[in-house]
Amino acid sequence: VPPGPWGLPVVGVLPFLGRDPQLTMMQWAKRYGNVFSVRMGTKTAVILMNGYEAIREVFQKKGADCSGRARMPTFGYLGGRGILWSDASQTQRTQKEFAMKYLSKADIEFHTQKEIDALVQHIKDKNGEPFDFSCLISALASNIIGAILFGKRQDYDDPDFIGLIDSYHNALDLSAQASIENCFPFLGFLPQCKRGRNAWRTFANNFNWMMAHNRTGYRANATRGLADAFLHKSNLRGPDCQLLFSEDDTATNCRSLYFAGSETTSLTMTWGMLFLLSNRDAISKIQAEIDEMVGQERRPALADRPKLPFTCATLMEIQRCNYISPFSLPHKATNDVTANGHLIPKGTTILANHWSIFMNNELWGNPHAFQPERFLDECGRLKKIEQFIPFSVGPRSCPGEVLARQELFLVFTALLQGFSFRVPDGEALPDLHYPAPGMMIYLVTGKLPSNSESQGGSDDSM
Ligand code: HEM
Repeated sequence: VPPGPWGLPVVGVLPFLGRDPQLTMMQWAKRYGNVFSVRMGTKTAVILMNGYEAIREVFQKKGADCSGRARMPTFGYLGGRGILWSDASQTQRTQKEFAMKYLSKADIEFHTQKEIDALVQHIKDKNGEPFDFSCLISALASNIIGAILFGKRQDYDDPDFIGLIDSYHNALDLSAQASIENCFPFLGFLPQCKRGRNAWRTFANNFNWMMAHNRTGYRANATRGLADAFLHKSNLRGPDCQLLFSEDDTATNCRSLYFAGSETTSLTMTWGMLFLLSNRDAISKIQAEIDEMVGQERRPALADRPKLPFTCATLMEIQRCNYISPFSLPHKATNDVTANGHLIPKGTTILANHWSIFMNNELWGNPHAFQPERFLDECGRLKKIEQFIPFSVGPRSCPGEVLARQELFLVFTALLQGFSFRVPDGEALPDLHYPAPGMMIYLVTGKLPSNSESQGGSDDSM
C-alpha cells in the first residue's frame, strides 16, 4: 500500500485528524503524495486521494475495480443494499441506470415550480417575521423528491410529514455522535450507537408508511412516480436469474433517493443563502440580471438559464465553497488495483478528499474567497471547468445531478426575484469558515436567522 503518516496503536491517525480532517489530509498529501494510506481504528488501510487527477484516476479510470461501497455501520439501518449502499454489480447498475433514465424524463420543472408556489406562499404568510430557512428548505427539497417518487407532495404542516423530516434530521445528528462505530465496528453496543440505530429505525418506519400507502394505490397500468416504475419491474430477472428490482431493493432505493435527494440539496441551498447574505453584492447582481432578462411578470424557468450566466456562476461557486460532504461517500476496492504506482489491495476503503480540489490554490487562485466570476470568461459567458466535480465522477457518481442542478436554479431565482433576505436585527450569521467536520458539514447553528420582505411588484405575479 502507499506510504502515509504513522498512527498510534489501536486508534491509528484518528487523534491527529484535528478539527478539519480535510485540511489535515491536504497537509499530509504534500508530504506523502496525492495517494497515501492511513489507519483509522480497525480499518487498516484507508487510501486517501487528494486532487482532481488522483480522484479521476481511481474513481473513473480504475472505476471498474474501485466502485465498491465501504460499509458504514452508522448508516447500516438505511439499507445496506440497492443503488447507494451495495457494491457495484449488474443489479446495482441496472437499478441506477433505470432511476437515472426515469429522472431524465420526469417533469422536474413542473414538480419544482409547484413546490415553489407553496414555498412562496408560506414565506408571504410570515409577513416579514423571521423564519427558519433551513427547516423550510428541507421540507421543500423532501417534497420535490417525494413528488418524483410518489407523484404527490405533502403539506408543510402535515404532522406525518413533519415527523418524517424530524426523524431523518434526528438520525443524522445521532449518527454523527455515533461515528466512532465506523472506525471500531465492535463498539456498536455503546449507548450513542444504539441511539443512532434506533433513530434510523424510526425514519425507516416513517418512510415505510409512505411506501405502504403508495403500494395500496398501485396499478400495473399507471405510473404515479418512480416508486411505481420500480414496482412495474419487480418480476424482471437478470442473466443469472436474480431479481433485478426486488421489492426490498425498491423500498431501500426509494428511501435512499428520498434521503440523499432531500438532505444534499437542502443543505446546499441553506449554505447558499448564507454565502449570499455574506456577499450582498452577488445578490444585487443576480437580482439585476433577473430583472433585466426575465422581468417581474413571470417566474424564471429552466429555459432562462443561458440568459442568466452570473446567476448560474453563483450557484457553481456556492457548490464549490460549501462542499457539504468533503470526503463524499467511501468506496471500496473490489479487486487488487494500482494507483499512482501503488497497490490498493482488494477490500480497502478508499476516500476521496474533494475539498482538496475545491480549495486548490493553483486551480482557483484565492480559493477561500467567494467569487462567482471565476466561473465566467472575459465575455461574461459561463466557463466549463473540468475539475469542478461536486457530484463526483465514475460509476458511483451522483444520479441526482440533473435534478439537483435544476432545483437549485429554480428555487434560488424564484426566491431572489420575489424577496430580499436579511439577518434579523441583533443576530449574526454563523461562521462560514469553520463548519463542523464530518461526513456532512452542518451549519453551526442549524438555523438560518433570516427575515424576508417582499421586494414589491412581484406579489401579483407569483
Ligand atoms: C446538491 C446536491 C447533491 C450533491 C452535491 C450530491 C453529491 C453526491 C456525491 C458526491 C455522491 C457520491 C459519489 C461517489 O460515491 O463517488 C452522490 C451519490 C449519490 N447521490 Fe447525490 N448529490 C446531490 C443530490 C442528489 C439528489 C437530488 C439525489 C436523488 C435523486 C441524489 C442521489 C444520490 C445517490 C442515490 C447516490 C449514490 C450513487 C451510487 O452509489 O452509485 N443525490 N451524490
